[in-house]
Amino acid sequence: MVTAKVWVLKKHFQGFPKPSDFDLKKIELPSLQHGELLLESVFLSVDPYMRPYSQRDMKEGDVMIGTQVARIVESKNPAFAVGAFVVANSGWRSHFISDGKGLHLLPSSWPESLPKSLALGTVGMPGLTAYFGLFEVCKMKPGETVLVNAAAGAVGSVVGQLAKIGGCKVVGCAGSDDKVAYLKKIGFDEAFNYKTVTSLDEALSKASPDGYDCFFDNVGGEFSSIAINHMKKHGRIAVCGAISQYNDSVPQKGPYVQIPMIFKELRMEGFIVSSWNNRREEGQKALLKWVLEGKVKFHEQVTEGFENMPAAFIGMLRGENLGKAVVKV
Ligand SMILES: NC(=O)C1=CN([C@@H]2O[C@H](COP(=O)(O)OP(=O)(O)OC[C@H]3O[C@@H](n4cnc5c(N)ncnc54)[C@H](OP(=O)(O)O)[C@@H]3O)[C@@H](O)[C@H]2O)C=CC1
Ligand SMILES: CCCCC/C=C\CC(=O)/C=C/C=C/C=C/[C@@H](O)CCCC(=O)O
Repeated sequence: MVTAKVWVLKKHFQGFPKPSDFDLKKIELPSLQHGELLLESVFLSVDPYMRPYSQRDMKEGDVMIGTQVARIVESKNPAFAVGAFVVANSGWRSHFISDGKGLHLLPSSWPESLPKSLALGTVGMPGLTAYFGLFEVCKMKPGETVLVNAAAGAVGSVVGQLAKIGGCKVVGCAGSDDKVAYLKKIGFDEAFNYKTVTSLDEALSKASPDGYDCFFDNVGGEFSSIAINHMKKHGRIAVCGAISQYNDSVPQKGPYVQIPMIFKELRMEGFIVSSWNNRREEGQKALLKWVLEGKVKFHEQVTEGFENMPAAFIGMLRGENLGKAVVKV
């Protein structure tokens, strides 16, 4: 008999999530039926979407949503061998039983030297978000100027590096001087701390006096309202996330986008990475290749211990992560 630890949503978040909104429980797992496998989480992901999606999709008492890299410890399913690693979407659980549906085996070409946690970050969902958002939504072209916010995070750090690979000038902003230094180190042409600049308008003009062709928006809110005025004619905005708004109890008011969109003939498109699930393999293969060639660098903010899942999640929402926030069990 295996006892799984799980984190449940005790109380729907009101404003910023608090440790007391979560409860750690124990569940006895039954023995395996034919076709099933037992897995143990090795790394778990904490992601911004958990905040708005919990509100929309979960009820109090549900196990927190989320993905993990997990090791198969027992298998009664011939398609999955004991010892193999998969990416699963099984929520905040230390152990779980699966029938194999929806599990993604780590690519067979995954090198021993590479942390398996990258399958939750640069070579996983966030990296794929950068890949499809930049190439398919922004339709970035060589020679263009790309702006990205939350640039030192899981998605943003990949966006900037892919834009450099694609022959663009890249401007990023982030919420600390250490993050800004990191952006310069990984090849961003310009970077600034949006929390300390005296004027966002001036910082955006200074970083690219001619404006921006592409804006990969992870943040929304005030930053985006200002950035839209810095777009070039026929610019493209990929609306990827709106983390500045996820914890709002009262929706923010405009400014509204219509006037700059008309004057500059902009295209603005929201997207969800799972729309490209049918091209997941292509994206992962490209990202893995660039990582192995050293063209895409990565950093991970690793929190130790399953018991620290809520702290890691809250820390990520507060901006305490450089690169991808993960929990190592
Ligand atoms: N559309 C899609 O399919 C997907 C969308 N996303 C979205 O992409 C965005 C980035 O996700 P991800 O890379 O995983 O997360 P990150 O690794 O970037 O972590 C979140 C970061 O957001 C920044 N942040 C937090 N609050 C604010 C705020 N009020 N204003 C500005 N920045 C803030 C912090 O960085 P800082 O120190 O710079 O403030 C923090 O580190 C999110 O909005 C997420 O929802 C992610 C995956 C898929
Ligand atoms: C309800 C309001 C929504 C507002 C926008 C919120 C968030 C955008 C965002 O961050 C979306 C992220 C989507 C992630 C999807 C992940 C799953 O498909 C799990 C993927 C598992 C994997 O294959 O790695």
